[in-house]
Amino acid sequence: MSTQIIINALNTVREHKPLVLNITNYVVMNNTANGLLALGASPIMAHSRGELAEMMVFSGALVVNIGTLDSVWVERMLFAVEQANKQGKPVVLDPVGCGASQLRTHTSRRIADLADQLIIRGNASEIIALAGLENATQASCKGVDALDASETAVDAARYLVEHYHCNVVISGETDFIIGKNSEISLHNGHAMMPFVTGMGCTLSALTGAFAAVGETTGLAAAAVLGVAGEIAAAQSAGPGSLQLKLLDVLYQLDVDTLAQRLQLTLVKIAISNKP
Ligand SMILES: Nc1ncnc2c1ncn2[C@@H]1O[C@H](COP(=O)(O)OP(=O)(O)O)[C@@H](O)[C@H]1O
Ligand SMILES: Cc1ncsc1CCOP(=O)(O)O
Ligand SMILES: [Mg+2]
Repeated sequence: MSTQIIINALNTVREHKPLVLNITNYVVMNNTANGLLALGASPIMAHSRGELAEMMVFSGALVVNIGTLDSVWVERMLFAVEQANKQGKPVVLDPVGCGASQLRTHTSRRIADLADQLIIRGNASEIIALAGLENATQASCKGVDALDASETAVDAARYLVEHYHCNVVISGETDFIIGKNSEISLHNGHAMMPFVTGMGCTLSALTGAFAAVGETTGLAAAAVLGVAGEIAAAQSAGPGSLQLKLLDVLYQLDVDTLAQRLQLTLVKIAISNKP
């Protein structure tokens, strides 16, 4: 069932080429735009208050990535989320470095509070920090032993789902897709992927493409990036070639290969107690 949802979503993205509006960080603008194009979607990177309302009318989703935020950008991000709400469009929040500074943690919570239709995609330590769990002392920048998705991270994600009425993707060695009605784990990907900056940001951007065509759990993007990442890593001598090879694999990925390689576990499904 989940595999078919993923395949249908990928076919829909490639057919409809949704426009994804990204307010994102300077480090990853290029790789995330190229990741969206390789997937079959259409990126626009914009952050001027003077055009965000117009852009949101014809964009299918908004991706807000706080990687290189400042006070001016924060206000534009909040304005953009208001426009997405007005247009009934989904918002993907990538809380880069949440927990590493008060500014990032506070801004992530402001955005999460404001968005009507929200998917949060972060690594384990970002998700733990966003939820405010007391042991979230771990800075979530790369190279500071970012936590693997632990039970703590899954507990934090469950809190966020309840608190912000959203879906949450915890990325890492295992990806967890946590929603109100189901919890899924994905075991694809490759250990080389964290050595490419922007891999998580690319996942958030792809999540926006799938959300734009109605797949708003975050599952399809994590599945596609995980499978594409492991295929690309197998053909790469190191992170330099992986960053480029990933684009080729995203572009060429066929649904049969995706279905064959997918390592997905349905951890929990809430049986609705409504008659
Ligand atoms: N240790 C790992 N083993 C396998 N795949 C990984 C590993 N770490 C990350 N990935 C892959 O990279 C993707 C990006 O995740 P991550 O590195 O957690 O994002 P971020 O860059 O925001 O910290 C994951 O969804 C997964 O596919
Ligand atoms: C290194 C860095 N610094 C600010 S944003 C950024 C990129 C982070 O990208 P990702 O979280 O996908 O690794
Ligand atoms: Mg990240």
